[in-house]
Amino acid sequence: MSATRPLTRAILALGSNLGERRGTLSAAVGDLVDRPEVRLVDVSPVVSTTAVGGPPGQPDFLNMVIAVDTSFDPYELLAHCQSVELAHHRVREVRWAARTLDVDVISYGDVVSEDPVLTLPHPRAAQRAFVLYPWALMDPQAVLSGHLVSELAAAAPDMRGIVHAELVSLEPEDPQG
Ligand SMILES: Nc1ncnc2c1ncn2[C@@H]1O[C@H](COP(=O)(O)OP(=O)(O)OP(=O)(O)O)[C@@H](O)[C@H]1O
Ligand SMILES: Nc1nc2c(c(=O)[nH]1)N=C(CO)CN2
Repeated sequence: MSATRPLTRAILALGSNLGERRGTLSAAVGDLVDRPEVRLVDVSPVVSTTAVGGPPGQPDFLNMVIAVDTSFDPYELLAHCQSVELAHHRVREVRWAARTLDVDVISYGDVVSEDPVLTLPHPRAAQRAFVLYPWALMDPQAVLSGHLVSELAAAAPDMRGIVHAELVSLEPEDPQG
């Protein structure tokens, strides 16, 4: 009965670079918090980011993070995130290939784990401006593994590929990306 467990603060990162990206992100946030075990605490701005890794020539991503308080344990939270990815037609084929939706668990309280099924904090988050920058906009005091998230963002190699939130067009998107 996970609904009776104490709540733990978790950070989830969302990304989309296929289809109607903005609509996918907002529907996914709704799906992620549409459970009694998950309460939405905070939402970052949406940022446009150059794809990091994967096949060349991918469309840009829209990325954002949310903070939730959850009574799920870490593995239940991962399974929930993966079910939301599946609901948005995510298909895992090529590593880091374009995707309609990616949801990663960035941190779960202060839990540290090397388990490859769920590594906490997320093993690549501290180098990813596409995670760190929207997180720092949402919470300028946020800390990851003892470092200020805003400082990690400034040092991240992909910081140059990020367009500030206000500059992301508010026009409806062409779903071809
Ligand atoms: N913190 C984490 N958040 C999400 N998945 C994780 C985490 N740690 C380990 N994993 C594992 O990574 C596997 C691959 O995840 P996924 O397909 O989302 O990777 P990716 O988004 O392509 O790349 P990356 O892991 O670099 O973000 C998942 O099946 C999951 O078990
Ligand atoms: N800009 C950007 N690049 C990525 C992203 C992402 O969300 N945004 N996700 C990846 C795998 O999780 C790999 N590369």
